[in-house]
Amino acid sequence: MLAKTGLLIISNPKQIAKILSTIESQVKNTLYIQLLSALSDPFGSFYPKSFTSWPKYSQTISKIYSQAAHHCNNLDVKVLLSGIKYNIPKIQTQRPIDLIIFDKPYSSNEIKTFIKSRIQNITDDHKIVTLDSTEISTIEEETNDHVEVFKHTVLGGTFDRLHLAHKLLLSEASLRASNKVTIGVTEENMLQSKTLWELIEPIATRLLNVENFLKDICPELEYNIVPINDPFGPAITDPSMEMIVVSQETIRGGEKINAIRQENGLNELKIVAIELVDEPNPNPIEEVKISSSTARIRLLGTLLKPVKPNENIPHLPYVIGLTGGIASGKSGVSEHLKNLGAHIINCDLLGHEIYKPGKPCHQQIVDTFGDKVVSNNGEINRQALGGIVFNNPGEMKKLNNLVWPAIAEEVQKIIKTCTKKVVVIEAAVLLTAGWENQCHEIWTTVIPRNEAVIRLQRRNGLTEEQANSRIESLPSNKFYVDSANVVFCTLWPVEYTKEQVVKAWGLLEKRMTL
Ligand SMILES: CC(=O)SCCNC(=O)CCNC(=O)[C@H](O)C(C)(C)COP(=O)(O)OP(=O)(O)OC[C@H]1O[C@@H](n2cnc3c(N)ncnc32)[C@H](O)[C@@H]1OP(=O)(O)O
Repeated sequence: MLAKTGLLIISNPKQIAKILSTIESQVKNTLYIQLLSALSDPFGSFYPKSFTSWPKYSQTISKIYSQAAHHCNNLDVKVLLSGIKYNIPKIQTQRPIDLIIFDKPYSSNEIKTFIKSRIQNITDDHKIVTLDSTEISTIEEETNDHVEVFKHTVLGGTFDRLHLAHKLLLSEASLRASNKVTIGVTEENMLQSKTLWELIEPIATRLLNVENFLKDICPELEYNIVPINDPFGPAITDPSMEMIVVSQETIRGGEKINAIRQENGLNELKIVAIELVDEPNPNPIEEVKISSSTARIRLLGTLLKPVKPNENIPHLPYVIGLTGGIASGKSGVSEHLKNLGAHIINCDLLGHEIYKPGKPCHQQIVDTFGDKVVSNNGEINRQALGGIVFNNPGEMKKLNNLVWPAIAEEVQKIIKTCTKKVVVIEAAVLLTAGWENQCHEIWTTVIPRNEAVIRLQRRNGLTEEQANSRIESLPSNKFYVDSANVVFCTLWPVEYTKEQVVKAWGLLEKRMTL
């Protein structure tokens, strides 16, 4: 059985790639890594502890995290810093260790003594693995540039779905700080230009994840973790700060902070730039560096919110409510779902059907909106009706009150006679109509607003202004995402939409057989 939490005691960081490549077959959730000197008495003490030598671990830690990116995709990897920086009696971890992995063989006596005297939080039934690493090496020395330590370091970011590159930045700030680290975490107002920003974790979660990580790797430092609503936060006002950690891409942000500090009569911060960590297998729509955007793209099609059983409707057919903003690509997603075996109910088309001449809604619409919405052939002129109702919430409400009950009735008739296992109700305003109580799950499509405007101009012949005001009259992407179990984004070439749908369908089939 896989261990939940492993602790890798590593004396030879040069072997890290080889070691990490085997770890996922042994550990399921969290892997702590404790660097140990490969000196003759490895268990005597952690090495080294003198003040100025901590930073020399910087490159080693960077290498470990970039190897973890290649080999430990599903593990929460944390390189512990306390044992590097301080003369701590025991290795402390927030999670109890149930597997200890040594990268070379030791006698059973040595191991017993080490575990008893050096590991604080360990399960009673922990297991031990020793690897046979033949090469012995010491920690690589850093250039002089990297050996300075500072009383107070600072960094900022969104820290969505804390990944290895975030961990590297946070580790550098902690490794180089002797007293305090300040971390600015962006608030929602700073997120909206980011890819799939609607999927970014709430700020409370991001703050907590940063805090938990830091308290796990180095609880001895003081952390000041604060929300920021501009790119600078306290970095332009706090005189005690001495160094800022940035990524290669955000060096200019660091320089801007220094320019403002200078204007404010404050000391310049030393700017330490961390190399970007490569994404091991990016596809063409993903970034080549490890990034939260890629993490969010990879969430598309997965179950983002647990499914609550719906006791109001029969278990089968399983009903998916597919909804989403205007021009967000619902019909394309429906088409893929149809090819995978779902029965699709397109409520726009049902809506058009129920006010055909002779149907009850036809007369009601004429009575409500007048002859101006009737074409010469007696059909309802949807363009004319749309012109009245879109942008006029009161008129839209009147139309909805007329047609929604009739559409809902048709939907129920179709579901009752459907022989397929999965039915998809495709409806733009499914949630506003309250039809989620007729569904087992809600799936949604999103598209960035500027793309929706382009689509509406191209497809519906609207002006930019008309497109914008149509979008504004409808719920936001965030509203749909917050209500959905599964999210798709149709921004990229169709094969990527299909990929998301195939993923969602595969996971749905698994859920349905549980
Ligand atoms: C609960 C539901 O979601 S049922 C499905 C939505 N239909 C309705 O609510 C019925 C009322 N709507 C209508 O009768 C027609 O849409 C009209 C007359 C307003 C406009 O007709 P048309 O010009 O032919 O446009 P069409 O029906 O294709 O709708 C245009 C877009 O507006 C959306 N839409 C339709 N009705 C509504 C509505 N009540 N509120 C918000 N959006 C709507 C459509 O889903 C479609 O979105 P898409 O571009 O992403 O595919």
